[in-house]
Amino acid sequence: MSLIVATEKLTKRYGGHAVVRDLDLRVPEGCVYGFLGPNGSGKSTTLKMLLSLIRPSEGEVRIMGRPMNRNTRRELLGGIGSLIESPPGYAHLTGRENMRIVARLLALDDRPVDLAVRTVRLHDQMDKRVRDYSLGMRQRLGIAMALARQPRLLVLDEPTNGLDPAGIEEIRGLLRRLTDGGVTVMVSSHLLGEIDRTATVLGILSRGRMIFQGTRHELLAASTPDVLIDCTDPRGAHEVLGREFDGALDGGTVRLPGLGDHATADAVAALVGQGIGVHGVRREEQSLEDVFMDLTEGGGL
Ligand SMILES: Nc1ncnc2c1ncn2[C@@H]1O[C@H](COP(=O)(O)OP(=O)(O)OP(=O)(O)O)[C@@H](O)[C@H]1O
Repeated sequence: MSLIVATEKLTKRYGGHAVVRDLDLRVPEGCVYGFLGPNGSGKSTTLKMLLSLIRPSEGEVRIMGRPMNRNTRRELLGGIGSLIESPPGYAHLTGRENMRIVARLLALDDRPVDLAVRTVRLHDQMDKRVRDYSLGMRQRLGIAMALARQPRLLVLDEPTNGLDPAGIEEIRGLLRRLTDGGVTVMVSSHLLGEIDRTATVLGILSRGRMIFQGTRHELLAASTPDVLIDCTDPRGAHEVLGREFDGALDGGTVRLPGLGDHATADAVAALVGQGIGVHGVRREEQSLEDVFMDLTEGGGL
């Protein structure tokens, strides 16, 4: 698997305080990489370091296997399109005029510019002034600007922020079309639900540290759902399991958090040993959202 972005111990400090710490990002080529974390967890700071907009305090960024440094920066950045702050573009100009400015700045032909506009499905809206665009259309124009140079990697910082459900769905579809066309997309969000179905790989940041990186399937597998025990005497069971297993009474069942298979068997044995009949032992169903909330201690939503 080739990595389009890899970082080694990437760190950024402001005034002695690390806002990004020892980050080892691994972004496989061809994926949609969902870069998730609560507000203030360090996503934008990381993306800015990848794009050389700010300098890392420590660590290294490698793009397409090559270290980013003074000698390689220009060439490597030529293969990356990005949308970092709020959507770019001159509001008093039309979409077409804005794209023409980008084409001139980058000395691009008409073809890639047309293709970029079609990819974001704005080709029917190009003669409108950007101030009359919806927020979603402005975001998409920003993405078209980033795509015009035909990048291998597209970096988008919170592209769904502030969009209505239709706008969010439009961006999701766009991300899928892009990866079908061979572009790797790295997209940040503080809301798992906005990108989880689109992202094939997830990186979750909390307080500047990567707390999970892998596929959605791996994320679900990494979590330990609560064990729920149904028994003949829930109160008695709570007394037996309360201290040692951190059990809590939840209606008529006893809930045991963070328990592995062996500990679960021990808990059941303890109940049976005390003469309490156990008639049901289940694991709670967990959604990706629950796992994300657990990992980020509820800070994500
Ligand atoms: N130039 C700066 N000087 C000092 N602190 C900064 C600077 N830029 C960012 N920070 C701090 O770094 C932390 C991470 O900010 P960052 O913008 O990277 O987070 P984020 O995950 O992108 O969140 P958000 O979605 O809110 O932008 C925050 O506490 C922020 O206040």
